[in-house]
Amino acid sequence: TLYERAEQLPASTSYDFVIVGAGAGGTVLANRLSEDPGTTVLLLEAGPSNLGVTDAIIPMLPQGLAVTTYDWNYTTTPQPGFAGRSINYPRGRLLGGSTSTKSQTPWLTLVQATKNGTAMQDSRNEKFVPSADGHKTTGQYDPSLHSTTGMVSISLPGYPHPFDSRVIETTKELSKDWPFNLDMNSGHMLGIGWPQQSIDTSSRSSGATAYLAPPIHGEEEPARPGKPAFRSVEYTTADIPTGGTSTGPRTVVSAKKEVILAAGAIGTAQILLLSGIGPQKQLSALGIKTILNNPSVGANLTDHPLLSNLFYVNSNDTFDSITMNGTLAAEDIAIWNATHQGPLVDSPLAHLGWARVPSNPYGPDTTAGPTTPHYEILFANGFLSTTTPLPSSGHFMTIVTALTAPAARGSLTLKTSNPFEQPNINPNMLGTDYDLFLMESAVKSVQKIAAANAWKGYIIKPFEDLAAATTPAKLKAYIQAKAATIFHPACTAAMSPKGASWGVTDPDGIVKHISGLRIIDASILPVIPSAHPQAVIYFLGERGAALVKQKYGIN
Ligand SMILES: Cc1cc2nc3c(=O)[nH]c(=O)nc-3n(C[C@H](O)[C@H](O)[C@H](O)COP(=O)(O)OP(=O)(O)OC[C@H]3O[C@@H](n4cnc5c(N)ncnc54)[C@H](O)[C@@H]3O)c2cc1C
Repeated sequence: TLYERAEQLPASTSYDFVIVGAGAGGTVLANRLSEDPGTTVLLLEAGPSNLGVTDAIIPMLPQGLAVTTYDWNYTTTPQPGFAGRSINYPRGRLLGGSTSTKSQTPWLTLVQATKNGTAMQDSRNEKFVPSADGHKTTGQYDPSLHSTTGMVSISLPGYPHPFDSRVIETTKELSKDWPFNLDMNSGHMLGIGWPQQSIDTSSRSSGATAYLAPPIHGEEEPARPGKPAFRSVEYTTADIPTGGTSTGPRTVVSAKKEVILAAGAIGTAQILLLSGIGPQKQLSALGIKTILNNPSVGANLTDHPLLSNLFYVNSNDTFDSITMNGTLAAEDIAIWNATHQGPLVDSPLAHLGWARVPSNPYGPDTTAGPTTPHYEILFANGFLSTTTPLPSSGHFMTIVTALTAPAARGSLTLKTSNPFEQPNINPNMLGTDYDLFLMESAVKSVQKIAAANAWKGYIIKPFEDLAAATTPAKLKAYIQAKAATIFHPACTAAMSPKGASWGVTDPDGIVKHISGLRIIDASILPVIPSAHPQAVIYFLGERGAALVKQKYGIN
């Protein structure tokens, strides 16, 4: 049942589980734990419902949800690796969390974690469905690696385009560096292949559409002696501007079994710190009483830096026509509404590829092994950037480069004890020479791709900033001036082995030295995945739900 105002909630203020945050982790948990009709679950989400939010439904729209009421509108601290720039740091603030949001960046590629070359597709999570145009997908993925019975719909692009054949041609011409990869979810990620996207044939598939679509429908765990117990959550429904304070009514709800935090890498760390779980020095300085002194909370923030490499092209068949022309965009929306076909059925992302640097002069390798990448590239048939303003006319292509195994670690700390104030978010982007070296290598590889015969007669010239990157110093300046984020913050409440003196949770997500509190979201990843993290968090949700059910004997 969906309640949009606190007054609508039934009188009971006690539930078996109170889950905070309805993103990738929280939606899975809420769904799985409420499968048992005898278990009561309250899922608290700060943002509004996803229902009817067009930008959360249509895969490609000119306007994204970034910097809207559906976004937390965070900003980072000045980033030394970005020449001192602060950047926008979008995070979804609606049912589905960041799985429901979209900006003008590649969207929701489901690249799944693999181990020892064995694909780890989860039949509870993945549901492969036909593409929007129903085309034959032989040779575009390996169906034997995929499930068709799970919750999140995944499909291949459904609006083929001549641009695609140039990408495939590139894999033949540059087969040593960029071989064709039939299925990057096979355990061997390297190479270029077709994107598998969380799109339900022609509409987005999010945590909300997949796990909350059906209506959401014991014994109390005793507090362990000597451990502080966290059993209640306080919330307000007042609409509070960032940095404001709430004078509105506050409600306290309690969990008979567990409070489960799933507020994401930013939200969860902030809630822990505000609740007195974190570095004592930081908390005392802000007048917050320390319940558990744990310096690992907020440490280790990790993200994937991204750079949009732009080119002028000799074509008028790019998605720039939609992004620059409101009339055409309206026509395409009408086509999508009427037929669920047309250019809006896909994300802006045409293909993606993964690669390693052959060697690096900066010490230990940061990847999981020889089949995992240092960086990725994403092909887009149009102008795609969060740091360079969209020109008013012209046609473009973008080859995005993003680091998948950065060495830099950042931090999240509180500015004040006001829960409605943004925290200090420092992902420390490109904060090491090694990371800068990886990005430089990625851009050089893009320059090689752009010079290949496959793009002859199509690419006219690189866009101004990239064109100016002609010396090592200018390349560095270009990267530092234009890089941003691919929106994958993680690791702010990292798990560690049971009994370890560092880390925030045990491997089952239970917060160390605290009773009744568990975390299931991107914050508990010990290391950022060398992939897009959405699928990993869904799996974490499935695994977390199974562990909770096992512990309490829930069906
Ligand atoms: C613009 C954008 C594009 C992305 N593209 C991709 C992609 O292409 N592929 C991919 O794999 N991943 C992508 N990601 C990343 C992916 O969405 C996240 O890694 C994933 O959703 C993280 O799951 P989570 O459960 O940790 O957090 P989230 O999904 O962010 O969910 C956290 C939820 O908690 C809520 N919340 C936070 N604080 C509070 C509070 N105090 N009280 C109540 N509720 C709270 C938030 O509103 C949100 O709904 C993208 C992210 C963004 C923002």
